[in-house]
Amino acid sequence: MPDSTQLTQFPRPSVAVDTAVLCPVPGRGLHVLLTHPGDGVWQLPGSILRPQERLAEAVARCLREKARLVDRAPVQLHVFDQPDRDDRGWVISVAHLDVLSTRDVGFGDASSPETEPDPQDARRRKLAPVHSVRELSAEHQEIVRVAVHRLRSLHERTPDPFGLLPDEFSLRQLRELHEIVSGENLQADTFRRTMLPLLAPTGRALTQGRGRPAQTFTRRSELALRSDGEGDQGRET
Ligand SMILES: O=P(O)(O)OC[C@H]1O[C@@H](O)[C@H](O)[C@@H]1O
Repeated sequence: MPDSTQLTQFPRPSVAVDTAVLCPVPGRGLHVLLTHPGDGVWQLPGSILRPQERLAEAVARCLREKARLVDRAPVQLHVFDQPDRDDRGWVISVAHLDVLSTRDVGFGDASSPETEPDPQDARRRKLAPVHSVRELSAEHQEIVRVAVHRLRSLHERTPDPFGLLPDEFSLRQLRELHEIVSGENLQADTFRRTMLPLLAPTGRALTQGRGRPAQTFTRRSELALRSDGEGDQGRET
């Protein structure tokens, strides 16, 4: 029996962080941000913790250095602790989730919203459809799968839980966002019935194309992720 007052007697895992940055791309579905280290393969922005570094600091460092994203505060998603998940040895990964619009990621071109506009950076950063991430390691694919499951379940119960829409939006704008996230068409009446109790009408209207002006709403509920989905890791799918 090892002496538990002497931690050096216990084998030690390395701890890593990884972040699934999900991005609903209009007309093209839900995407995930991948980064490339220069040599090696596409991966989620992640890193082994540096000495004395906290998890949130490591996440912020990776997003800044590998994904060119600043001032983000991703939420913890799940701990991936399969002992053989990294070929190099015992590495536990604390995975995080963030959600951004294409503009916030910095891929703002409407004709090609998932492409990095700077050709130099395009070799280091790209958006990939969440259903086609086979270029990632199996471990990072699993992180994407759990992140997508979490995002979808949040959107079933909460209007725009990550606040991607403007403060005021029409039901149609809201449904279009939820359809990108869910990856399927949502029945308009059912969607309306589910979401209306969670919305506050502004009393104003928005002109959309040539149709009738649409009533606008704001969210009644605040961002739900921190209080929601605890323990729900998408294992049932
Ligand atoms: O890129 P470095 O810091 O070497 O390793 C970090 C990666 O090691 C993996 O287990 C983690 O999933 C993370 O992505």
